[in-house]
Amino acid sequence: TQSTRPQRLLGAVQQNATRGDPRSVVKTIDQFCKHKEWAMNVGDEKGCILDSVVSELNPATVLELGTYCGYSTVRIASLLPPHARLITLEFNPHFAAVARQIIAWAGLQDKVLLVEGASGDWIPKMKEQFGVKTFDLVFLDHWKDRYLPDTKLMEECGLLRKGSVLLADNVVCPGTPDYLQYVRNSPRYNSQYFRSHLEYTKAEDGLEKSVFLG
Ligand SMILES: O=C(NCCCCc1cc2cnccc2s1)c1cc(-c2ccc(F)cc2)cc(O)c1O
Ligand SMILES: [Mg+2]
Repeated sequence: TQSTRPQRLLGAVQQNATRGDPRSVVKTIDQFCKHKEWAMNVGDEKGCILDSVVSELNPATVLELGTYCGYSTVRIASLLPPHARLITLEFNPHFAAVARQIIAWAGLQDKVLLVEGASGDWIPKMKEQFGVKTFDLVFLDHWKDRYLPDTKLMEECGLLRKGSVLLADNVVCPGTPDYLQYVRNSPRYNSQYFRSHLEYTKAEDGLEKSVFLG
């Protein structure tokens, strides 16, 4: 059977990246996507902004919505302190299977819990299923029309505390207009736009960092 793009990306990692070395996994994926096939990883330019937000925050509990092949999962998890945990949700079982192998190749499987399913189903179950109190950081990178409803759902489920940070990918391309309008106009958030480019292209895109004020 024909291989899929995620499978070809996994093959590149297994052939070129060093086991247990997250930086080499990240570099291999970026090389693959620049020179072989585009893929919807956050990429290196926005990835550096992601890295700086994670490093500054030093979060203990992180939620990622949208794993895909695990590129941003590896970037985030490689920066977490020893006992910190990252829960990442992926809807597509095939993407999840590839991501598990890429996260394991990077040696980060002990810091990462990959959960398969839809955000709207799992967010209300986070506390009871995984013993989560609140998230210090949420990276939104899933269906663009789910950023706003899922943010409201996290508020309602008491998963955000004063100082929790939401970092949203693709707020320009493909775009999340209703989410942007909400976080930029709500008195409950301090929001900041980090201008960048769509991964591996010259098109404009950016990350929106929004601090929940409680
Ligand atoms: O769709 C994108 N990402 C979402 C995949 C959604 C799957 C999931 C839904 C879901 C629901 N619940 C839990 C987990 C999950 S995972 C995406 C698309 C582009 C793009 C594509 C074409 C283009 F021309 C220009 C940009 C760039 C990006 O950086 C992206 O992130
Ligand atoms: Mg994205």
